[in-house]
Amino acid sequence: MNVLKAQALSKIYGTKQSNVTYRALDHFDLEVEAGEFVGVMGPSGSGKTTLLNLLSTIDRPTSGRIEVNGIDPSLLRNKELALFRRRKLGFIFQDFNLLETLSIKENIVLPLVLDNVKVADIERKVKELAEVLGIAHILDKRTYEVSGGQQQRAAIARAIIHEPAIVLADELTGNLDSKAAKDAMESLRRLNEEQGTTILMVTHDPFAASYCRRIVFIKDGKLFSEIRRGTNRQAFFQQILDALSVLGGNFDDVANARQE
Ligand SMILES: Nc1ncnc2c1ncn2[C@@H]1O[C@H](COP(=O)(O)OP(=O)(O)OP(=O)(O)O)[C@@H](O)[C@H]1O
Repeated sequence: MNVLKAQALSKIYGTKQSNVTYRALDHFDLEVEAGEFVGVMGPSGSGKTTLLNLLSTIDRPTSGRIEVNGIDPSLLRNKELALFRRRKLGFIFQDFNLLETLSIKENIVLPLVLDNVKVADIERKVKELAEVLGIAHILDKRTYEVSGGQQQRAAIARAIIHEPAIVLADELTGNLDSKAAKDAMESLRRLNEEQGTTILMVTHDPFAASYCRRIVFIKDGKLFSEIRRGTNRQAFFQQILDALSVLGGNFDDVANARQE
């Protein structure tokens, strides 16, 4: 089953009046099946953030169509769109985006509280997820009392606690050291494999990308190539480095890639 379908997505920035326009996405197609873990990689300026902004309904395409679980968000009115975003999508950001005034637990349960879910159900879900993510012992702490890696795992819990159709992640390991990045990616792998969470992740980091099961490479706003992981993650890591060197562009991070 298709969870996400993007058809011929184009985004042109600028206005005709100003005569300066830039085609950041050019007839980009992408389909994500339920239970997939997909990475999006590409050189700086290739259109990754633009794609994520369109998929997350923060911005609208100039042309083309998006469907999430068969719903085209462009047809929704403001209030429906806000609900759609809250219920169908989960977000993980580079800088965690946790609320400092709340505890880790209060941050995680926010999507359920907003939806008036019963307290007993909230307690059960947060307990289950915190166990999987290894953050059960820090639930009552404030965000500034825990490490970046723990904050990011709390952010992962918040992104999936309401069981969205798809989780959209943007450079989620960008602010993490190697150990914390590994823990975060292992957590996502478990959630994907054991709970069937569907994930789409934009990343510059070949190590993080090696946890995905499929990677699409984007260049100049177009789909450039696609690779799928076999059984061996280490071999996939090497395949990713090779694909990035073919992709070219100013992908400086290949040389500095986190090592296996
Ligand atoms: N609001 C905007 N107005 C005009 N041009 C824009 C705007 N946002 C992005 N662009 C341009 O669109 C192109 C794609 O940008 P985008 O941010 O999607 O790339 P990216 O692949 O995410 O890059 P990076 O890896 O550096 O974050 C770039 O050339 C960028 O300069």
